[in-house]
Order: sequence, then structure tokens, then C-alpha cells
Amino acid sequence: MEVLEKKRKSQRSGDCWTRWPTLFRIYLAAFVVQRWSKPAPFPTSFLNSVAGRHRDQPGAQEAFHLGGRVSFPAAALSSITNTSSSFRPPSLSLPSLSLSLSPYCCLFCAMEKALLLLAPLVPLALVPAAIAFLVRPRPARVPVKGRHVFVTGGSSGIGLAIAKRAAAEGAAKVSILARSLRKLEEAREEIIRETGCADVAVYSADVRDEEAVRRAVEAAGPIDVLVCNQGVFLPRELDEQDTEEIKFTLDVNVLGNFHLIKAALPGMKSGGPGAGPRSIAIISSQAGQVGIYGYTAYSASKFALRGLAEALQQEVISHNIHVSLVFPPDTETPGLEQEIQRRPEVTGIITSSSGGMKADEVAKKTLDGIKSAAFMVACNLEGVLLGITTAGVSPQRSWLRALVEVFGAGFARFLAICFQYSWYRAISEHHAKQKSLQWRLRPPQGTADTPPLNKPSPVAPPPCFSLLPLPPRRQPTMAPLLLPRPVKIPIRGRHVFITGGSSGIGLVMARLAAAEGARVSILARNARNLEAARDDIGRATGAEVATYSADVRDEEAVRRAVGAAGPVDVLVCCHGVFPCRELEEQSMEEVKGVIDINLTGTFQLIKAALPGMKGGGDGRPRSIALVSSMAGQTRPELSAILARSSGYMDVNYIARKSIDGIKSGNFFISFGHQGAMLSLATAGLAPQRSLVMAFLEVLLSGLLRIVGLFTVRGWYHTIEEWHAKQKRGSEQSRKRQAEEEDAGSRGRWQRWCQQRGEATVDWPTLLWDWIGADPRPTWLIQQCGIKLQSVWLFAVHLKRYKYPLVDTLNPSLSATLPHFCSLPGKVTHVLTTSDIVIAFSSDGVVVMEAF
Ligand SMILES: NC(=O)C1=CN([C@@H]2O[C@H](COP(=O)(O)OP(=O)(O)OC[C@H]3O[C@@H](n4cnc5c(N)ncnc54)[C@H](OP(=O)(O)O)[C@@H]3O)[C@@H](O)[C@H]2O)C=CC1
Ligand SMILES: CCCCCCCCCCCCCCCC(=O)[C@@H](N)CO
Repeated sequence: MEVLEKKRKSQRSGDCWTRWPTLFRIYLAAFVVQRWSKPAPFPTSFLNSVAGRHRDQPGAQEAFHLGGRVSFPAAALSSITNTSSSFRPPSLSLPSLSLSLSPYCCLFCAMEKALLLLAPLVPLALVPAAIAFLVRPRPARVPVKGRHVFVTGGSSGIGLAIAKRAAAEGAAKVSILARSLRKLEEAREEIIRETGCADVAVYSADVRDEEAVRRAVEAAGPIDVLVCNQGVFLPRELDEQDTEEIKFTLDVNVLGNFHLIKAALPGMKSGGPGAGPRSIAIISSQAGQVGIYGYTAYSASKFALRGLAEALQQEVISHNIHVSLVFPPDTETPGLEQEIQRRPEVTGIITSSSGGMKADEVAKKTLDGIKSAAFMVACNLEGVLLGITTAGVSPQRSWLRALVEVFGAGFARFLAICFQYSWYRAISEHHAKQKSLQWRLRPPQGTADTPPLNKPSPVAPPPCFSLLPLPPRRQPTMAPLLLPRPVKIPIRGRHVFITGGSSGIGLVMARLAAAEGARVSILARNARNLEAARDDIGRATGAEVATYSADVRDEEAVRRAVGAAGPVDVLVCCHGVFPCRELEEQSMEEVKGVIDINLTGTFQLIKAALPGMKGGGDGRPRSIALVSSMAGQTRPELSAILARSSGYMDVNYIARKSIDGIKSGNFFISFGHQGAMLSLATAGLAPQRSLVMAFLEVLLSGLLRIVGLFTVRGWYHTIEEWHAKQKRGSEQSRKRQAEEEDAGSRGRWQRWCQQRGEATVDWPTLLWDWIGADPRPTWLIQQCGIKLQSVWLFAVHLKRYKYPLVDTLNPSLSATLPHFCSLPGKVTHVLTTSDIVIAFSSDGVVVMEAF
């Protein structure tokens, strides 16, 4: 509750950029109110009667003359909208008036009319201007010529093509990193042969090995353009893919990039903003914009890169480092050749929605993207469409592209929904075919109504005459507009398995599910918390909850727990950790922890539960719910500011909405206005079951991209300001320090004493002021060589007794006081009061003498 209060307070004090959604709502409300409160147009009969009445009155003509122009818009509108109207605007319909008006006036009238017609276009023309104002971060260009380009996975495929192209474009040095030294050497030969680039360095390292990566990056020297391109792709249906493969994919594609970026960042930053713009390009995939059958692990790894890139760009923008995220489609490379051999059939069908490319074309797009510091780099037409529909709340530097995103968003979302439709149809056809194959091989005995999909649908009897028993065919139904189709998932009497169920959102969800009559199991690490949660739920609902103590990182433990819990109907993955820190300061242990728990742990749970969920056999719908987050993580100091863009929410509300969302089979479940807008804005290629929502998405996505751009602008604005403030602060303190050093401690001391005379001395301040004015202990120790602690304690002691100052600095004392003469070094500073003398010697000895 305290957190909520704090959050609200900080929200109230937030600047307008971070509070814009509220402003936007107010504008919208004002707009709606204004529209509705406009007086309805008068019926023409009424207008006629008024006109007739007034025409007969004295002075009416003049009134019309004057009023004619004033009331022209309404009248013109009514004449435009209602051509059958017998009422004409006075300036046009009264003959006497047209006589009295000069031709100029007519011209004006015509112009007025034309202007009026153009009026609706004005806001339209303002949109580009507004968008140009909106885009942030600011445009930048990153040169490649004469610079050091470091490409991982540079021995093959896309990486090799990028390295070659960079060399051809005049990079001073090209470094490539991969595992196989043989392939690396061959690649080097090839690059030198084809481009004549003299400086090609190769580094043999596995990106999964943090130490090896650090050594390679150190040996390579400061990097100007880092291209993180290494990647593995092992498509397979999740329940047929073993956990080792999933971990391998996440390690190479995600952790590897963390190793690389963490190793390269200090060197890239140290050049400072003056060293010219630098770039970190991360090669994702179109499967990192849309999840694709067979790519659960691969898509997850590439989606993770998007989160990494968006957060990283915010962290490094002030160092003039620009992040690009590249989304290639299927590309002709040795990697793809291998992949195709093991690809599930459906994967091939879906990926063929996007045209294939050559590695060199992808390399060209990548380098162009890097040079123009574009955040999202599309490679082909489908990529452009994908980029538009998944733009969401990502940064955009080009106002032209932003404009295309805003105007193309609705259309792209519409296309996306069409694509989803065709993909889900392909999937269901594939399943039907599989079924038919099974049917042919093993005809079921007895009843013919085996449900074809996981949906109980009436089954047509096989045709009466056939040599082979034919598969059941679904009865023709009206083709639904959307695929996947709407579904309701009941939870009463069903088994709901919630991870992270001992605390927070998970605990409340467990309580709600139990209250609705579900059989609830919860899983977490800490057994004591689990007990407490069980008691809590028992007390609140009277239900008996099963608890499982396991770490989601431990595959065996997860499998045991899920096995003991029995077939799951609704799996809610609500475990997770969220440490927040700048990437540079975050330890790899922490990064690994996040990936292991939040990602790998989730895979392990799903893999453990899936066979039971698939084998349910009763045809009832089941659900897997993953609790994700709205958050992009940024600098700690900044995250508090940026998080203001959204609101803290009550855990009961989150849990209630989650359960309801699961029951109605929603793909995205969002919370609050911001959440709703975010999921509309980031709908991208996500499936949508609700026609109403699909319609809203298509209708509003353009507007929401504006909202997204606005949000991003606010964030980058905040970051800029924050850095400016930091810079001002450090400049000021540096200046003050320099001034004080200039003044010299002796002069300052004397002046200080003159000003103060006999005043009570604030000893600690006096000491600091006199010795160096910089409260940093290192300075004190370096300058005077004294033990800070003793001086400090001494000063505090003196302060307590408020010693009056009677004498000024008197170096001659060192000669007069015999005790001081015996000091080993030269006495540098002496402080005296009525009854105490302190001497600092160059040897770092502090001597006190009490009179
Ligand atoms: N080809 C395609 O269709 C698409 C590819 N992509 C992405 O583009 C990137 C490159 O793909 P592509 O050129 O086809 O791949 P290739 O398989 O042709 O090349 C992969 C490169 O990465 C290196 N590599 C692989 N694993 C590691 C590792 N653990 N540590 C260091 N280096 C490693 C390989 O060298 P070595 O084996 O010697 O280590 C090789 O140089 C990948 O990230 C991929 O996901 C994206 C979309 C489509
Ligand atoms: C809004 C309308 C959008 C329309 C276009 C949709 C097309 C999506 C196709 C996705 C293809 C993904 C290929 C990934 C290749 C890859 O990464 C692996 N080959 C790894 O090598």
C-alpha cells in the first residue's frame, strides 16, 4: 500500500510527458463532449420559416447581408448536406444581395467555400508536422568507413556477408568471431580476397563462454560497430524438443548476446560522446516479430532480443551508441540448409509467407540500417509490414517511417489477422491430415466420433463405400471470420496449477480459482511460504490446496511436481524474478537467473504439463497462461520516472482480471487503460479471437502508434533531461573543486577566520573547508596523508564541545612547540584554539596538544 501511495505521489509530480496518457484522455473527452454538445442542425422547415419571417421585416436585408456571411458556414453545410433543402444561404439566394456584392465578394465567397471544404484537411496536414515533432530519439548516422566492425557468427551465412560488406565499404578493421577456427580462417581468406581489406582479425570463441568472449573483445580493441549475429535455430514442436536444445538456443541466442554486449560496452562507452556515433546491431529474425509453429524456443530467444534492444537503447543513448534490431526472413545460408532438413512441415508453410532472401541482400539492409541508426531494420516487403504492425512502443527516429507506421497500422493489423487466419487453417488442415493418416493406419474400433481437433464437433459418418476407412470430416459450417476461434475455458471443478502461487499475484489467483471451485495446486521454492499460502487459501475459501515445493530451474523437480499433481487443465506460470539494474552494472549471475527462471523455467513447466494436457481426451479446452509484464527495464534512477507512465495496480485486480481473461480464452490479458492501449498498440501479429477486439485493433492501431510514439518521446525526453542534470551537477562540483584548490587552503583559512572572528567553530566543516573543501576521504588521505577516521572522530568530538577559535593558522608554532619539533615529517598545517593545537605533518601524523 505504501508503494502505491508513493507511486501516486510521484505520478502527481510527474512532468507532462510521462503523464500524457491522462492528457490524451482529457483531450479525447473534450473532443467528444464538444462534438456532442454542438447544437443539432435545425430542420430546414424551421430555417425556412425563420428566413421568411425575417425577410418581411424592415432592415432584414441588411441583417442578412451582414449575417449572411457570418452564418455562411452553417448554411453552406446545410446546403451541402441537404441539397433538396429549399432554404438557401442568404448571400447566395437573395438577388438583391448578389447585386449589391462586388465580384470580389463573390470571389471571397467562393474562396471561403473552398477553404471550408479544405478545412477538414487541415488537421490531416498537421499530422506529418506533429509526427516530425514526435519522433525521438533524434536521427543519427553511424559511419562504417574507417571504423572497427566486429561481427559474431562472421564465419558463415549472414555474418560473413555482413563482414564482407563492411570491409567493402571501407571499414578499417573487421573482426569476426565464431567457434570453428577452420571456418574462420577460410572466411578471412575470402574477405581479404574479395574486398582487399588488410585488417581482418579472427577470434575463436563460443559466445556461451563469458570469459572467452571477454578475452576476444579485449584483444580486438575498441569496437565501433558490434554486430551480434551468431544464432542457432533448431525448429521442432515443443513437446518433441528436448530441454537441452531449448537451453542451447537460449544460451547462444540470448545469453551470448549479453556476454558480448557486456564485454564490448565499456570500450564503446569510454570513447565518450565525442568519439563519434557507434552502433550495436542485433540480428533477430522475423520469427522474433511473430511466434511461429516449431519455433517456440527460437521465437522466445528472438523476442527476448527485442526487449534487450529496447531497454539497451535507453541506457546507451547518452553515450552516442545506437541500437539496431534486424529482422531477416528465411535467408539462403548454410544454417538454413541444415534447418530445412529438420523443419516441421507446418513451419515451412508458415515461414513461406515471407519471401526468401540472399545473405548479401540481408547484409546490405543491415549495414544501411546501422548507418542510419534505424532501430527496427526490415529486410523485405513482408518485413516492412511486420515492422509496421509490431511497431508498438518502439523508438522511431525517422518521421517519414513514423508517418507510414501511423497510417499503415490499421491495414497492417488487418493483414496480420488475415495471415493468422490462414496459418491456423494450415495448422488445422495439417492436423486433419495427421488424423487421417492415423485413421488409415489404425482405424478406431467402435464409435466414429473421435473429435478431430481439441474441439467436440459433430462428425460426419464415413462415406458408405470405400476401400479404406476414411477419416471423419467436419460437417460444413459457416466459415468463421477469425481463427483461432473464440473459446470459453471453465475452471469450476478443474485442475488449476499455479506456479509462484505462494505469494503476490499467484497467491491471489490461487485464492480466486479456489473460490470458484477449481482444484488448485501451487508450486514455489520456499516450503514455509507454501504452507502459509495453503492455510491462507483454506481459511478464505475452505478449499484444500495441494502444494509443491520445487525450483522451476530444476527440470526433474518440475516434472515430479507436475506428475504428482495429475493432468492440468489450466497452467498458470506466475513465477518470476525482476532485478532492475543497468546492464553494465548487472552481474551475469543476475542475468542468468532471470533467463533461467523466467524463460527456461517456463519452458520446463510447459513441457512437463503438455503431455497431460494434450492427452486429456475429453475435448474440453485447456489453457496455458503466462504472466508476462508491461515493463521494459531501464536505469534504476530512471526506472522510477519511466514507470510513472503506467500505474501501480492492486494485486486483487490483476488476479481477478487474469482469471477472467483465462476463462474467456483471451490471448493478451491487460490491465488498466495503459495496459489496454499497450496491448492494442503491440497486437502485431498476435492471434485475436474476438471480432470486436480485432475490429478495434484495425480501427485504432494508427492512433495507438501515435500514442506509442508519444510515450517513447516522453521516455527519451526524460532520459535526456536526466543526463543533462547529471552532467550539470558533475560540472558544477568539478568547478567548485577547482576553485577551492586554486584559492589555496592557507588564504582560505585566514579569510575564513577573519570573517568569523571569535565565533563558535563548526569543527567538522572547518576541517573539511580548510583541508580541501572536498569531503571525499580519498582526497584528504592523498593530500594530507592523514587517517580520515581519526580526524573525523576528533572533529566530531570538538564539535560537540564547540571549541572557540582564538588563533589563526600559525606555522611558527611548529617551531615553538617542542612536541611538534619532534614530528618525523614537515608540519604542513596547524590549527589552534584557546586550549588545543592540532598539527598535520607531511608524514601523515596528526598531533593534538591540549593546553
Ligand atoms: N538464415 C536464416 O534464414 C535466418 C537467420 N537469422 C539469424 O541470422 C543469424 C545468422 O544466421 P545464419 O547466417 O543463417 O547462420 P549460419 O548457421 O550460417 O552461421 C552461424 C554463425 O554463427 C556461429 N556460431 C554459432 N553458434 C555459435 C556460438 N555458440 N558461439 C560463437 N559463434 C557461433 C557459426 O560459426 P561456428 O559454428 O563455427 O561457431 C556461424 O559463423 C542467426 O542469428 C539467425 O538466427 C534470422 C532470420 C533468418
Ligand atoms: C502484417 C502482415 C505481415 C505479413 C508477413 C508475415 C510473414 C511472416 C513470416 C515469418 C517468417 C519467419 C522466418 C524466420 C526465419 C528464421 O529465422 C529461421 N530461418 C532461422 O533461420
